[in-house]
Amino acid sequence: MVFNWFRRQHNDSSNTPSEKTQQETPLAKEPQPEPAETANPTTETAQDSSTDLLAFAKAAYKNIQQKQQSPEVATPPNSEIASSPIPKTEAIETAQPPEAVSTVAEANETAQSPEIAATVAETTEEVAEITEKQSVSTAGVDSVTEITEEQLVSTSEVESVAETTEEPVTLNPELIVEETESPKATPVNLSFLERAAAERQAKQERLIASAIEVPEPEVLTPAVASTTTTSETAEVLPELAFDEGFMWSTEVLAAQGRRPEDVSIEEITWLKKLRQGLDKTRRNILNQLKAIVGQGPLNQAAVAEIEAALLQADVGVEATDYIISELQKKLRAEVTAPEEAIAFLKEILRDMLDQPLKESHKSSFAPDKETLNIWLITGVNGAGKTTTIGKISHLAQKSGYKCLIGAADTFRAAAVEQVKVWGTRSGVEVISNPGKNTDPAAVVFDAIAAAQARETELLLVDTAGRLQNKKNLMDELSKIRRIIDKKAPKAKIESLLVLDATLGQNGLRQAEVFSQAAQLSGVVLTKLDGTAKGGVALAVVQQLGLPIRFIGAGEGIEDLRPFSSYEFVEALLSG
Ligand SMILES: Nc1nc2c(ncn2[C@@H]2O[C@H](COP(=O)(O)OP(=O)(O)OP(=O)(O)O)[C@@H](O)[C@H]2O)c(=O)[nH]1
Repeated sequence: MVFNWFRRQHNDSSNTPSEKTQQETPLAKEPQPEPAETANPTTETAQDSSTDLLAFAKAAYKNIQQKQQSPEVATPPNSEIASSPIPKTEAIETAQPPEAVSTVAEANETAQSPEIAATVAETTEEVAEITEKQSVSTAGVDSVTEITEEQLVSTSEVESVAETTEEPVTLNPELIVEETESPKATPVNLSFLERAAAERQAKQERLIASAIEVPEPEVLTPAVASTTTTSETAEVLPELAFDEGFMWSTEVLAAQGRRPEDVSIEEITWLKKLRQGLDKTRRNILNQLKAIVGQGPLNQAAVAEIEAALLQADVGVEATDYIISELQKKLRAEVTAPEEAIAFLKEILRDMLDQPLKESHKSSFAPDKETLNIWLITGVNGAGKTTTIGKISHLAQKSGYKCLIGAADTFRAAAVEQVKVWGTRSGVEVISNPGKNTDPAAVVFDAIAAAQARETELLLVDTAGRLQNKKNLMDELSKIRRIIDKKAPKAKIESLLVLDATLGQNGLRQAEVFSQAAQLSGVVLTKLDGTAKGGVALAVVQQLGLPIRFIGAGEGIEDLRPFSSYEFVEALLSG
């Protein structure tokens, strides 16, 4: 069964560990004893809990070890395969697997069909404009990309095309599809290295047998492809170590009701990275908080110190005021042990982070299966949009969703190339337009047509972060949004704003502008690794009223996960 990475923390319908989930697990107690603090437990309960935790961690560790040693998931002992460039011949073949050939044709039909174009054109001026542009561009002989039958090797579809025509197969130049290698069946009794070598050999033989010398179609072999590894070869298993970070990560997973056998190395690695990323923020807040809370009822001086700590972590004024007032309700009257006070603070923060979800009555952010989900990814230049798209497409691919990327950041030529690299890495097709100064709405139109033709479940749309001026940018986003609404009225649409956490409060101002143009439904917070402004997550939720959907804590393909308030708060406040 495929592991759904979008729901990885949801053993029930809640976004955070529900009481029910917590009751189901013997380790699910809040507050969880901190690993460091349980080293010398003084009570029986603490001892039991610590023993349980150790047993859980050991079982999880053993399980991961076994998985890593099994031949199916064994990785190459050296990086030869991972770092070897994809031969160009391979890139041609992988760009046109049998399915892609037929679906491209279908998509072209859909995009070019006069009937459909006419029907859609009636609905909106923009659509009419796009359809017109498509036909003008199609007439442009220079831009027509030809793919001869010889290049479409080893596909039954191609053989049937060859039977019916001697003419080259012509693709719609407006609709360019990048497809990466899909896994092929190989003998199971071979090692990973042997299988990879055998696959390469077989491909080369097929190519040699059927190839004649033809100019390489530019569209199918982006320059980057030759230096990019495939998702199959690039995946190197992270190192497994039974260290303090492992213990902490398994504790967090156990508290969410996970079983040892469900714990994967990717999750452990992610949690360790998240905690490490929030190190600076945590040190700032936690040390001060621990020194203050638990000393007795909060007095004026203590309140001021907590406020200062939260503001320095970029929690923002509004969110800080709220946290202080909630803390005071409990701590004003009582003398509370530091652990209990921190546990109470964790609860306040979790509630704040989950508030937008409660209001929207949405319990999960996973894309629906067998439905077209369109996620519009917006944000200013350099916030991490393209990287986020690459990472989400990787998650989607791993979780068994049919995914597609629309490269609608046509303002910056390099952006299209960049998104293609990510498409190659994650094994997801990219719909782009090779022309200069092309209309991004036209790319979105084509991408939706392609998605509908091939029953895509998740279409990720990259957008420009900068135009000549703010008004142009917002007009463009509004237009894209209108096209999506009209061309895919039944699709489940999410509009996500990518925010760079290192900008802290400054990033929030951008959000208001984007919110009007793109009807934002959530935020992706990137670059949480290494910033002391991790508290901005609370400001995002409090000030914008938007839920955080994903968080990024690194530049790698695995360094983004659906947001979990529980994990975030644990990483923020566990010392
Ligand atoms: N450290 C770190 N770097 C990140 C993260 N996400 C993205 N980046 C880096 O931020 C830089 C900008 O990312 P892009 O994805 O190109 O940003 P963009 O918003 O698409 O930018 P434009 O295409 O110029 O609009 C790149 O160097 C990324 O590697 C993250 O979570 N952590």
